[in-house]
Amino acid sequence: MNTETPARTGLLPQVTHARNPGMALDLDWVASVQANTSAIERRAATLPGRRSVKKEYQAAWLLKAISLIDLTTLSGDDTPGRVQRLCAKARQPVAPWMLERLGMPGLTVGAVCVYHEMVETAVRALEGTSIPVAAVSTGFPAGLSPYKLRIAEIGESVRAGAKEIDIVISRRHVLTQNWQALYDEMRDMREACGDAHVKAILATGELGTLRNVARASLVCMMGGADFIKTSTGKEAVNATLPVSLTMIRAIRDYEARTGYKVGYKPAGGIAKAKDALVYLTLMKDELGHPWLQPDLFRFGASSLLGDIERQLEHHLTGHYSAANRHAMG
Ligand SMILES: O=C[C@H](O)COP(=O)(O)O
Repeated sequence: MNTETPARTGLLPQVTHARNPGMALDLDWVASVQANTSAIERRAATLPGRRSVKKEYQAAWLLKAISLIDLTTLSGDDTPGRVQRLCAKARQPVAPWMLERLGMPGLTVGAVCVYHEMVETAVRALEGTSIPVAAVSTGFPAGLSPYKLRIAEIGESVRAGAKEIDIVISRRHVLTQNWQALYDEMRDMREACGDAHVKAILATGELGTLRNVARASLVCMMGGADFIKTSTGKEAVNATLPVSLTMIRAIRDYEARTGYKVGYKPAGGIAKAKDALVYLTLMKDELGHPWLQPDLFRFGASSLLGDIERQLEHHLTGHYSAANRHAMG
């Protein structure tokens, strides 16, 4: 099922997994899904306290984290200039001298993530690289514009050059337990994406319970999602460890039943290098090494890269530069 492809980041041989084709909606399976909230919360609470990565390996793990970032700008005041600067950062995520010292020249982020209107600018700015552009489409972030327009927006983003589409699901389908409607929506959106990979944003902070999160995760995977993603970054609560455990376990169950690996993208509020290391350890522990590759794991983050760069500088020089001390406040 797996095919080796040349390394994109140079970190590890990259493996491209077979895409999830989805399956018929299995309502009995959905109904049987439970989530033991207190057990999940107890386990999640232990994660940040553990020394997730040995000190001598931290730089390597931080480089790995860089290769997994969907470097994001999703602001109402985005301009072509801002997107071009973001793309320059995506091409060269940290200072060249650091990458030379760490033996990783040529390292890039996983993707750049922008609103539809910025896709063409990003595609042009990334020409000559293999960094894909991800577009948030389908009436991001609320997903409440007319259905036809949401589907059409996907097509527009694909035509503009997006290779990945981050769709938002209709939260009301989850809140009313209308799994058929959620499944149909996911199916339609997946079809509209064509060859572009589709990430389903659940907006977990608006789904009420972890059981809803688990069930929505499963239905989106049945509908053919290539990735499930926690949040838009605009909800009051975005990526959390309990939600992540819940979604990761749904991915594990789906793989056990179907043989297909679905990717995971925590997004929103992940801004510290140490948090990124906790997530990577979680992925390795719960799902194993395949989920430490860009085709199965991404961080959706606008400011994580800055903190990773500061920590790498500290690792290499023993101190923070004046500019970085200023940035840390
Ligand atoms: O999908 C990505 C998120 O919108 C980024 O959120 P953030 O700005 O909190 O890192």
